Amino acid sequence: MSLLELRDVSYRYPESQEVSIEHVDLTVDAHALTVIVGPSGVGKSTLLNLIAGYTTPLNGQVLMNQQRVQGPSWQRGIVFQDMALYPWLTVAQNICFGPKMRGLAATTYEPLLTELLTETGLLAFQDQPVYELSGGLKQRVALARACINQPPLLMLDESFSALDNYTRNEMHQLLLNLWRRLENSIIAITHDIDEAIFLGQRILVINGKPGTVAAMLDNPYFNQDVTTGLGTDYVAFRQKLLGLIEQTN
Ligand SMILES: Nc1ncnc2c1ncn2[C@@H]1O[C@H](COP(=O)(O)OP(=O)(O)OP(=O)(O)O)[C@@H](O)[C@H]1O
Repeated sequence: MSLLELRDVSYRYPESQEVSIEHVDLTVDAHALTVIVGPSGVGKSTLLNLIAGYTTPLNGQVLMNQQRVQGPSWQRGIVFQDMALYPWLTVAQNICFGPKMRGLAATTYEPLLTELLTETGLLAFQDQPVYELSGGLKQRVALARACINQPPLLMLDESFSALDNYTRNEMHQLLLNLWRRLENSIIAITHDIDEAIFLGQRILVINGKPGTVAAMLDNPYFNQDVTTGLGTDYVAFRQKLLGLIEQTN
């Protein structure tokens, strides 16, 4: 059974004359990793906002577990590029903010907090205010903060794009570890084609004006180390993906 389903979804911003996305169909299974790619301005973030429930489709339906999405919920967490952390709060306070606001007893989330602090390498920083941390460590806090809610669907909007290559690779591994540990589904937007090929079991290409689904590719190179050289088939797959992103329609 699918976790998330978008049926013929269109959206236009209230203050805009133009439709931003139209006729978008998408199905996401439980424990699946989907990456969204596409040129700037085709509506990738708009799509995540619709799935998150921050906005409502102009036409079509967004369904989670067969229920229509009607507003934001902890079940659909988003990690943004700018992270939106609380700089003066400590690492642990930032991570626990969501469950605390939901009125959950500390005993229900503290075991996971310890696990997440360990998994993300943040244990030694847990009492430090977030403003003192590097960009890479802040991104770890943002990821742990989203994961402590154990959302069945976790979304990342260009979350790693500001990081250097080394830190980004570390975040890829961390994300995959958390995905396996929490057994949730992830949808990640990226502009980086190599990140898309490493992280996406399936890669959704959005293109056009208004943006719509140009392709959904099964990715045979998911979670594979490309530095070992994956041969001509890999190069052809990468070229095909680049072509789909660059095409204008
Ligand atoms: N608040 C808004 N009001 C009006 N139009 C908007 C608003 N936000 C986005 N848009 C428009 O909707 C379209 C899709 O924007 P969106 O940010 O979803 O694209 P994107 O693919 O995520 O772009 P990028 O890769 O640059 O982040 C664009 O044409 C954009 O100008």
